Amino acid sequence: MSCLILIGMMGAGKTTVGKELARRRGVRFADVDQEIIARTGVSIPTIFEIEGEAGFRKRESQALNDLTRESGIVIATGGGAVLDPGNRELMAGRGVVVYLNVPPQILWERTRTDRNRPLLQVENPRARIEELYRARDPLYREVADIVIDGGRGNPGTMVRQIEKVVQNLDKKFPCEP
Ligand SMILES: Nc1ncnc2c1ncn2[C@@H]1O[C@H](COP(=O)(O)OP(=O)(O)OP(=O)(O)O)[C@@H](O)[C@H]1O
Ligand SMILES: O=C(O)C1=C[C@@H](O)[C@@H](O)[C@H](O)C1
Ligand SMILES: [Mg+2]
Repeated sequence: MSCLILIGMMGAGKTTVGKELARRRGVRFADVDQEIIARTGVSIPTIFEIEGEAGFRKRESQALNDLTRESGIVIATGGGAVLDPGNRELMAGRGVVVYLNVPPQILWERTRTDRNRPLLQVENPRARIEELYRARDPLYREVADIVIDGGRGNPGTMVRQIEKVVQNLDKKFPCEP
């Protein structure tokens, strides 16, 4: 069974949709951000504070590399996982990659009260989201097998949509190195 990898911006719904998708498929769900928190014992803002973004990205690549070895698993990645070309190659080679595409306005509404995303702790987080979206949307598309409109409909609708497309996909990678 191939592994399913969800990608997209902060607030796109990767964790929410991923959990439900795994539950329905009867497989394990893993969240790369949570895996990093479990491994380090500290929060993501704390990792950014101590090791900077570069330190966080190294941990992210390591966790992604480990988790994508597990067959069948559903993985929610962090919003910036696609920035590293090595991560992109790894994801495309090991799983079916689903991009939850959500417009910046909706991302802003979903994330505005959450202080747990260090990259948005700036004077104008809304403009920052626009900027990140513009830079990352092409990278998400480059690596995705499926693009889902994650801005309209509830998570359940998205899960059903993803399941349908995945079933019809010819491309089924074994989730192995
Ligand atoms: N389809 C949806 N419709 C409405 N709200 C949603 C939907 N999907 C997720 N949300 C809400 O948006 C917020 C962000 O969702 P979630 O944490 O799943 O995003 P994420 O992609 O995992 O973000 P991050 O990259 O920061 O971990 C949550 O409050 C969640 O309840
Ligand atoms: O979009 C990003 O670069 C990030 C998203 C979050 O999931 C975390 O991985 C972290 O806050 C960085
Ligand atoms: Mg998440």
